[in-house]
Amino acid sequence: MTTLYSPGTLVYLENSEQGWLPAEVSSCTRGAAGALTLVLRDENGKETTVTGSSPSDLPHLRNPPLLESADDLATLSHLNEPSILYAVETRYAQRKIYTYSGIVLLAVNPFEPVPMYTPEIVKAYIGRTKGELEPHLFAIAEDAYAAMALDGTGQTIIVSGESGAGKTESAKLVMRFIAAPKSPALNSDKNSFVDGASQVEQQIQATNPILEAFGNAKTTRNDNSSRFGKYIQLLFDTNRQIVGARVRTYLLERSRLTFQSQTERNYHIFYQLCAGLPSQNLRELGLDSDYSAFHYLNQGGPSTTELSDRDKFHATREALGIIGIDDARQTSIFQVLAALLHLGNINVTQTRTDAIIDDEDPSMLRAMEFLGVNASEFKKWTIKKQITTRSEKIVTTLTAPQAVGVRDSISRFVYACLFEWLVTAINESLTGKYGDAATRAETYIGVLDIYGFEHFDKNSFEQFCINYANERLQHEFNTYVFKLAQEDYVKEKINWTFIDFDDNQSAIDLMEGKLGILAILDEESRLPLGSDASFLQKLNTQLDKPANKAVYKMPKFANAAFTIAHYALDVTYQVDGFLEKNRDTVPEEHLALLTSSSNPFLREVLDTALHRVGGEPVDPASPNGVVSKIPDPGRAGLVGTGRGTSVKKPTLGSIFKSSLGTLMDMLRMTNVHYIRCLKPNQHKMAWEFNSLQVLAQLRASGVLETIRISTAGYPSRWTFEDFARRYFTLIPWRDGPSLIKREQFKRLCVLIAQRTGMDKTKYQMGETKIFLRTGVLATLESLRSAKLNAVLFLQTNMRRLVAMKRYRHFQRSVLGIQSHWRGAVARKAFKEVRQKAHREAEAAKAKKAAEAAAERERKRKAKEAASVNEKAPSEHGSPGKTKIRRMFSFGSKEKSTLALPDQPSPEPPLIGRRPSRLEAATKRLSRSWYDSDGSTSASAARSKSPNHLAPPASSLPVGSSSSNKIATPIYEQFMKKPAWNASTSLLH
Ligand SMILES: Nc1ncnc2c1ncn2[C@@H]1O[C@H](COP(=O)(O)OP(=O)(O)OP(=O)(O)O)[C@@H](O)[C@H]1O
Repeated sequence: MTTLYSPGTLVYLENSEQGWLPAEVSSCTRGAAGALTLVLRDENGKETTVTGSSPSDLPHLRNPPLLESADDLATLSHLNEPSILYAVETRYAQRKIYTYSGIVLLAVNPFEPVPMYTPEIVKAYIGRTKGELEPHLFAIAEDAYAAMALDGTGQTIIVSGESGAGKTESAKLVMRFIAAPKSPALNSDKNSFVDGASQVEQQIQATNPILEAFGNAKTTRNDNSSRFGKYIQLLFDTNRQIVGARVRTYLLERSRLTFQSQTERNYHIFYQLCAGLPSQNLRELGLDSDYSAFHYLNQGGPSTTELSDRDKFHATREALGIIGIDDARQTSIFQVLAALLHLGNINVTQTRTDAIIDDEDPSMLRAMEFLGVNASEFKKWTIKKQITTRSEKIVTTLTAPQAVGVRDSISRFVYACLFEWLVTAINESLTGKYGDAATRAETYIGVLDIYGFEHFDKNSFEQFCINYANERLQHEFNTYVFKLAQEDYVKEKINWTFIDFDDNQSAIDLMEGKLGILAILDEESRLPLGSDASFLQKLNTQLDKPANKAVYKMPKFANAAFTIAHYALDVTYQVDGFLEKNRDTVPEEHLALLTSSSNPFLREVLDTALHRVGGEPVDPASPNGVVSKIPDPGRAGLVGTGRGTSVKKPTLGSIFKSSLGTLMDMLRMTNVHYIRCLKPNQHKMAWEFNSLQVLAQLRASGVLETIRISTAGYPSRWTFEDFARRYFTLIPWRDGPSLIKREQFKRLCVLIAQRTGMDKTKYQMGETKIFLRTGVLATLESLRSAKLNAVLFLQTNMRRLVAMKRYRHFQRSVLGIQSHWRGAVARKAFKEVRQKAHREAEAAKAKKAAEAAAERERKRKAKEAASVNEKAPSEHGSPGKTKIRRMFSFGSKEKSTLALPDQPSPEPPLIGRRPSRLEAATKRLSRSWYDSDGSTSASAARSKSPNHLAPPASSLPVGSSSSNKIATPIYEQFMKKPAWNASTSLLH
């Protein structure tokens, strides 16, 4: 353990504000009893001392930097809470909102539009396997599609998370991706996702505004919060072509219809109706654009914006039209909605003991007119109650609050029925009236958008149901993850003792068991005198036993409450209102009134919701007598399916339990894919990450629980090839590359394990993979980076040495060439000057001689003339004259010889002559340069490089002042020329 915490080791320190802080071990000492004392320094330089003898007492280890922001948390070597949190946070800071955690995709809400769903990105993910590209919703959707296309197995994508985490947005994106035709063979317009929505996609999209208008509301946590769970099944035929879809909904929050807290609102549709309906229609329905006159709307906060309600109303109407609900039907829907608003305004007063409603109460009259129900009968059964005993029927009066309770329960019931009817209408549009698509469908991909685990200051029946659903989903998840892990061990034939993981079965048993909370609640709800207090008393008597010690607790400081230890955390539920909410069914007398209404639309709504045709019950699984191969994810009725109205009414809890059971059965038949949405802060601020809040969600979403399961086995598993290629550097050089070349990866893995001294209990060799226990990978990574650092150090210095040597050699050569060239140029210039001077001197000398000869001639002629004059008769035949003439002609010959100047001797031709020393040196240098560069043809290299030699002599100034200055072009070329290819590693 000391080695794990050696100085310099990176760890995490627990911090009350940020959850965890990165820190470094600055010293580690072992005490006498074996306990370690660590001094840790955090990022702010603050030192903390920690002492402990077991790993659980000591700080969590940090992963090596390479793994710290890994896109799959399952690859982290140290799988612990802070590592997971740190990885998610780091990636979010890098604007990467998606991260894999094994089979789960974590999606952190960006709270602003991100360019991650563009047509290019959609195209990129089509046909790619998970892990090929960055983590993304589309990768999960494509994975599900590929698995379904392969063997026709049904697929389910479960999208969960707390309110406002982004479930609905994610589910919509996933469905859009799946609804797009993928295979060109199936659809010639393979880009239809990108270029425009397909018809089925349009229909599916049309369901969103409808379900959102009737099932979503503004809450403190989300302005558009879905108040129900939904499962949308996209149906495919044998060609894997989408033929339709089916929607199932779960547990609509009914209480919202009659009560909202000040910061929240009722369902959007009521505000849309008041804002969007023309004033004439509003008058006809007794409504007003100022909805504050209605009790069901004025308890909550203001609308987000009037304009958006009006706009959305038009979108809702348009969508209703797309799914086949014409204007007349739409008017009927609005009439029922108006009736509910008027119901809420019925004035119930109180005499000393009894409730009173005025016969002429305008709200009651209007509501009954729209509902087609007799007003006096309605009034009677709102302020009175009939109890049927074995022998007689007793009618008693109700108090005003009780009468208001009855009034509100009728409103909630009618609204829930209307919602159910809408879902049926949507399904008819998506599958065809007679369930055409459902019969043709061979397989499916379902998307479950379900509320995440909830834990508030005050938790009631709704939270109990939601957390019960999450407990069951978590159980399925654990089983699936664990099963997958174990299947891999079996497939790879490693030694593995199957362990029974301590899962959440006991919490589930506590909630749904024969003598569990739901059973006791139902029993109490059916008793005429049952109350919340008696329910709690029974709970404590029956459940507060040693067998349930771990999951059921009686809180010390709350009287009317009980605590359940959920897999995520302990939640205390206030029993106040449990019975009323669980019963939430209308009195039988009211049910009879409603089902015999004179309003045919209302009768149809109720028949649909109660799964009856013309008052007779039908099988909810195949309401049209249609039998589909596709399993139905739950279609439980709102009330029983018995004959007439005298049926035993199931409670809300039992309805929920039964639909959840059907859903779980279906999930077990499918391949499940998980998307866990995380809300990074409560203020809906873009890119703000609150570590503590995310940590709580990671715990609640079961991500950390999965990690606990994983760490029980071999969380890291690598194929032999991947492992060998990454870690072969840890063994002597002679073995690694040769075994890789021969593809003996398994042998290489064994060698790596032996030579690095891996503890034999910490790894196992499978058939194709090596399985590693938690922490092993981190050790290998640190060994690898130490070795790589040493190699890099050597490489750096070697490269430096070689580069320096070559540079100096080159510098010397360049200087030599330059000085030689300068000398040659100077000599040539000097020679020319000298030759010119010589020629001038010769010319002057010749000129002087010619002048002298001319003078002599002149003088001779003068002399001759003088002597002729003296001896005129003897001019011819005189022997003296002949001699003189001969002498003269000799003199002219001499003169012509002297007049020819000296010619400079021409340079010998270069070809065929031996090169000078200078030329030879230049040639040598250039050859050495290109040879050292690795070029095989010096001449080719020369022709490529215009500056391979010093500039021509003519361009060099004679006597250049810097004789030791390297000619710039060559120097630059040298400097530009990479002496070594930087990417070339000595390792490879
Ligand atoms: N991928 C995303 N990109 C941009 N914004 C998003 C994304 N996902 C969610 N959001 C934002 O977060 C808000 C809440 O998302 P959404 O309604 O999907 O939450 P939810 O988990 O379904 O909540 P609830 O359970 O209350 O219905 C959206 O209105 C949207 O503004």
